[in-house]
Amino acid sequence: MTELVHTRADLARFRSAYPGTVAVVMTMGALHEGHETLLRAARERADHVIVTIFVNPLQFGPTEDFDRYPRTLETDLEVCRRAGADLVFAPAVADMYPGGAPAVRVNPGPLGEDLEGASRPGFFHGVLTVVLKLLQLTRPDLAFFGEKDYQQLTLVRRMCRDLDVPVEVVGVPTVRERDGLALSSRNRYLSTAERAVALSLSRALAAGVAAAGEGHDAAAVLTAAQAAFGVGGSGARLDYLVLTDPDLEPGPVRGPARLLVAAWVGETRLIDNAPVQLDPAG
Ligand SMILES: Nc1ncnc2c1ncn2[C@@H]1O[C@H](COP(=O)(O)OP(=O)(O)OP(=O)(O)O)[C@@H](O)[C@H]1O
Ligand SMILES: CC(C)(CO)[C@@H](O)C(=O)[O-]
Ligand code: BAL
Repeated sequence: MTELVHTRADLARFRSAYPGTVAVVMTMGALHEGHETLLRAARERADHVIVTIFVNPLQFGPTEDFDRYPRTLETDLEVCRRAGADLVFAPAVADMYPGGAPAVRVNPGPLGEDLEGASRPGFFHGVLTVVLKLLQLTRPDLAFFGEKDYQQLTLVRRMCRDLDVPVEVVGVPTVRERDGLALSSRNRYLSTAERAVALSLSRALAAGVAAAGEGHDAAAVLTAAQAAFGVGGSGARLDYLVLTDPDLEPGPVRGPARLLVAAWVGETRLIDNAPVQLDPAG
C-alpha cells in the first residue's frame, strides 16, 4: 500500500511508525523508468521506501523551466505503487519553505560553481539545501540518487561527508533507451526531430568509452568524443564535454575517469555521463 501525504506533519506521523530501515528516493516527479529503477533498488535494500516529489523553485534560474516543468502526480503514484514504495511525500512550496525562500543555504563549494554550476548559477545551492531539508524530514538510513546527475550525486556525497549527515548515499547507474538516450523527465520537451539530435550526447560518450577501451590517452578520448558529438554540426549546441577524475577533483586524469557532457537541443538542456577506464600509467 502506497500512502500519499502533502504536509510535513503527516510525513512525520508515518515516518515515526516505521520500524527497521528507511530509504528515500528524491525526485521532481514526471517519473520514468530511471526513477523506477531507483525505487526498486531502494526497495531491495530497505524495509520502507519514501519517495519525495517536489519541483524545487530554489534550484531553477529565473529563465529556466520551473513553471512548465511536467507535473504528473497521478501517473507518478502509479509508478510508486508498482515499485512498492510505502510513502510519497509531495509537499507544496509553502510547506517546504514556510518562511519563504531561505536566507541560509548549503554552500556547495568550488565544485558547485563548475560544469552544471557554471551554466546554472545557484543551482547546487538550491539542490543541496532541499536535499538536506528532505534528509532532515525523512531521516533515512539510505538515500538513492541516479548517476545520470553525476555532479549532483558527487556533491550530495560530499555534503553528507563534510557535514556529518548520517545517511548512506547510494548511486544507481543511468537507465537508457535502447538507442542510448539517457532517460530524463526533460526528454518530454523534445520533438521527434530533436530526439534524434539528442543522441549526440550518448554517441559522444560511447565514442569516448570505445577510444579508452582501445588504449588511447585522455586527449585522444576527448577528441573521439568531440568528433562523435559532431561539434558545430550535430544540431545540438555543446555546453561542455569534459574528461575528469571520478570524484570531479581537478588535476591530471588517468585510470578510472568520468566523461561528462551537457548540450542544448533546441530549448532543452540535457546532460549525460559515462565511466571511462584510462591506462593508469598514461
Ligand atoms: N535515466 C536515469 N537513470 C538513473 N537515474 C535517473 C535517471 N534519470 C533521473 N534519475 C535520477 O532520479 C532522481 C530524480 O531526478 P529528477 O526527478 O530530476 O529526474 P530527471 O529525469 O533527472 O529530470 P530532469 O530531466 O528534469 O533532469 C535523481 O537522483 C536522478 O539522478
Ligand atoms: C535531488 C532533487 C530531487 C532535488 O530537488 C533534484 O535535483 C533531482 O530530481 O535530481
Ligand atoms: N535532474 C536534476 C534536477 C534539475 O535538473 O533541476
